[in-house]
Amino acid sequence: MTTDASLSPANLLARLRETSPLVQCITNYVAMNFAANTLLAAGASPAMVHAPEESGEFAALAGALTVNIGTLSSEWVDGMKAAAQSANQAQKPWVLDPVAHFATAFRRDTTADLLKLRPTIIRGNASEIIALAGGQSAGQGVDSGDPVELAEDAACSLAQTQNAVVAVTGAVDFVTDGTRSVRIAGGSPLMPKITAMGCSLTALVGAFVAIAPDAPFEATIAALASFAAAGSHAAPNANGPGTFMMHFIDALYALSPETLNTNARIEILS
Ligand SMILES: Nc1ncnc2c1ncn2[C@@H]1O[C@H](COP(=O)(O)OP(=O)(O)O)[C@@H](O)[C@H]1O
Ligand SMILES: Cc1ncsc1CCOP(=O)(O)O
Ligand SMILES: [Mg+2]
Repeated sequence: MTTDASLSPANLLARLRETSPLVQCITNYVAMNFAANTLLAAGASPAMVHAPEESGEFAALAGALTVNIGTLSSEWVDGMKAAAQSANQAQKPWVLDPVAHFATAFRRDTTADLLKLRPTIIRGNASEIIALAGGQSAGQGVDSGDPVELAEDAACSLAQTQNAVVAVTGAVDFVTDGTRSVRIAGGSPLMPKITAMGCSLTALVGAFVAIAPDAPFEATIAALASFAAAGSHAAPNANGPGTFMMHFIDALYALSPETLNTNARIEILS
């Protein structure tokens, strides 16, 4: 991991709050509201813009783009491709969330096409990352059937073949750029009990990489560490998944760079 203090999670969070980056999110119907509220709570400015008539034009304006394939249709796929192409042309970073990409031919083909457009960062759960690297995963739908440890080698090989940062999330997250890698602990077992937690995290990765486009590895770590800290703070106040959702948004809003600095549980592996 870098020793550049300006790229620490705390400094990146402070910069995010100062600059409130505009983040274009092409995400699924399930996630749209929670992802937008997540970005607002963290201090970024979300815009859910997916129509092919405007997604490319918008991607050139936004600080970063995130693409999530959770609820696909042909029209949305056109919007995703136009946006990713435009982000590349404008040299804006973009993040891919390959939700259940292994489940159907439509998802597999779309994901293969999107990978050709060279995402800066790929964020998925363990089953998604194992399958993306060509392995056999236990996943069936949008939820992971595998532990993160089983996906770490897959993440490293995917990062190298795709020349991208890869984040695998779960009980302890793993982030690699193919050379450097870290684990991030924290959060709460209630997090996978709330739909769109992962999709919203992908949106937040977009916000961090918008303010640090030359440091996608550090930006990804900052986003995951922020989620872990907010999840840890929210859990003691929650009675179950419903109240956790509410407390999680409040905890993300209240998270200070100082608290993130003290609470981040980042293990540098290489
Ligand atoms: N058992 C767990 N304990 C703590 N945090 C978790 C746990 N499972 C998932 N998370 C957190 O929930 C968020 C979403 O991750 P995940 O559930 O893997 O994504 P997805 O919703 O795409 O399957 C991440 O911040 C991750 O660290
Ligand atoms: C339930 C569901 N169905 C299609 S997309 C989606 C949301 C998945 O959200 P996440 O990947 O964050 O759990
Ligand atoms: Mg997911």
